[in-house]
Amino acid sequence: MDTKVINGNRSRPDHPPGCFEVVKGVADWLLSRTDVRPRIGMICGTGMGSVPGMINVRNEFAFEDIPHFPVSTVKGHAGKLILGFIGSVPVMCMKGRAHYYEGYDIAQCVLPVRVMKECGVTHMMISNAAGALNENFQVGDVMIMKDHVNFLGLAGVNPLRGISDDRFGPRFLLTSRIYDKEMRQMAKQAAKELGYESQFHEGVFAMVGGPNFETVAECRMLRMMGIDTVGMSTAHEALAGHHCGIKVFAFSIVTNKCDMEYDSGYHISHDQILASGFRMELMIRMWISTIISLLSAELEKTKS
Ligand SMILES: O=P(O)(O)O[C@H]1O[C@H](CO)[C@@H](O)[C@H]1O
Ligand code: HPA
Repeated sequence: MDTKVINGNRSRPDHPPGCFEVVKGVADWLLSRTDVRPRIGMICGTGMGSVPGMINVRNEFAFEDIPHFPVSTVKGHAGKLILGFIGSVPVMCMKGRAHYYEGYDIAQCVLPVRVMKECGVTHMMISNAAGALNENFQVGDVMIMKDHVNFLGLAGVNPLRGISDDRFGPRFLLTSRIYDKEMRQMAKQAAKELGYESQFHEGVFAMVGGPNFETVAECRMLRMMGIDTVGMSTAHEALAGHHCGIKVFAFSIVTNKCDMEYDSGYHISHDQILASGFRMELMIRMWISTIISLLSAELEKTKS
């Protein structure tokens, strides 16, 4: 059997989706088709479809045309990878994502993050649509993630599972500072400069597997645990990014409240979530471009 030795471990013969050779191959494929050398990676989740509109686009690829890329099957996720500039900052932006509940292996879900790293990305911004558990949050608010509870990861559905390859990062990863403090600070400053402060919070996100929305008992349990928002993405991407040394920033856009009461009659649907996200897009675009202009000074300092 044709096996390959990586760091003393024997890899599976078929090159699994998380393996370095596959990731490097995809990065080389992209870099040979663009002049953009991205520094910021962006993942735009549900309801953030028009946010990439602020990018001065140089190249655009459908996910299905990129080798090994997981293709999104969810409404509102266009499945496009954009390379271009916001101001003078080179960016690589995913318009949509593939989720674990769509049937992918968790390592396949984070392949784009590792590809970003191999393409030169040093800072990442991740968005998700999420339900609010915190009773003080309103639909239309934004929560900057200072931490997460990754229910999938805790149960072993973890992109770091499997053969450990030092070219990505260490076997045992410290995650107590997974969300970059400076980027969170810039995000809060940007919200303040724009006069959005009252709609912005900082808090703890929980990633669940989905695709069902949570039961009342589940919502109550999550809230008792101190969790502020819940969604079906992001934590595994943040983990993969942090693991390979990217500075990670993530936020939830509050698209709905979670149903905490039996027989409340409260209804949550993906279409409502898309509509709530759509209403927030202008605000998010202004906020992100302000964060990026604050970040650009730091990027200049570390230009290669
Ligand atoms: O996390 P994003 O991709 O923003 O999407 C969120 O919105 C969808 C539910 O409407 C789920 O996929 C949930 O994870
Ligand atoms: N639960 C889980 N995922 C979500 C929600 C929610 O209430 N809203 C948007 N994505």
